[in-house]
Amino acid sequence: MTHFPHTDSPSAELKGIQLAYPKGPAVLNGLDWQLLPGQVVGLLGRNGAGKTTLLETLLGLREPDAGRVHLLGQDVQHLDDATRARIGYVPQHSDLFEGFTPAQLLAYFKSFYPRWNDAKVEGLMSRWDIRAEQPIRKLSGGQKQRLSIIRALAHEPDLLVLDEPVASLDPAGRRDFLRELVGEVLDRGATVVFSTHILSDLERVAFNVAFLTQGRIALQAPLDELLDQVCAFTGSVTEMAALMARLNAQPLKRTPLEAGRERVLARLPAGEAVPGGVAVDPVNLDDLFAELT
Ligand SMILES: Nc1ncnc2c1ncn2[C@@H]1O[C@H](COP(=O)(O)OP(=O)(O)OP(=O)(O)O)[C@@H](O)[C@H]1O
Repeated sequence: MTHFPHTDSPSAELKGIQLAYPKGPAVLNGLDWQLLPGQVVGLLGRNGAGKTTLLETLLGLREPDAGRVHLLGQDVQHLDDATRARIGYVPQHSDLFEGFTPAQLLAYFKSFYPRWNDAKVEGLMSRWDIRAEQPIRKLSGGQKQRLSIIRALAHEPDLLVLDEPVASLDPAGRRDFLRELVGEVLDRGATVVFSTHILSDLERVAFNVAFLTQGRIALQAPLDELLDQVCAFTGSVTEMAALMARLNAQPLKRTPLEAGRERVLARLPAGEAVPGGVAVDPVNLDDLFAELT
């Protein structure tokens, strides 16, 4: 896979985001987040962690109580039309017009965008088996979701935000969808962020994963790096403190055990191996999700 240099300015930058719903606790609590050109980021978090709230805040659809959001270098509340056209969004619940046919819907959206890739639309419509002239209300849930994705890919956004895009897709549909997302990044160095619960999908591609917990992004890194670098150590609290210092490791989660012992999930510096004689458990993505969200 081609890696784009991550030196460009961020496609999305959130700083100090604070957001609570009326009478509710903070959903986003001092959250900082950066998405760079050329990144495909899977946003992970438990039900109710605030993924939808975060993606809506990123897009300027919700105003935070504090903090600021910049998209493609502009304040999200003051995006000009040209910048707005560079952003694509697939919401969790389809906003398609049920009375339209796919052809009518796509023609309608095409009129808003300076860029529109007809060949891509035609290719995806035929590959994903969506008939252009059938009323949208007669499509299945998965077909509607595919149409929503086609609509968002058609104008070739530089920043594409998808909220649970694969929820009603079958495994073949999910594979195809992921291939398209990666294609977007490889072809154009776009930024793609999507929330998901389906961890196995993330393991297919060298995605970045971001863990949302307690109102913040607890960790974001390329998944393959995390799987190489994160391990679980068990020992007495003093042994663990000494070990973390010796390995220059970053503790991510400490779980107290009986008799003054603890389990520490920690990230080792790149290229650092665990010395012989130290008891260590490797972790997989399921473990990371369970421990970090
Ligand atoms: N419009 C709203 N008014 C009040 N509370 C809300 C509203 N929308 C969401 N919440 C609350 O905010 C929290 C975060 O919800 P959100 O939908 O952002 O989470 P999520 O991570 O997307 O969840 P899921 O994985 O279940 O889709 C939840 O506790 C939810 O009940």
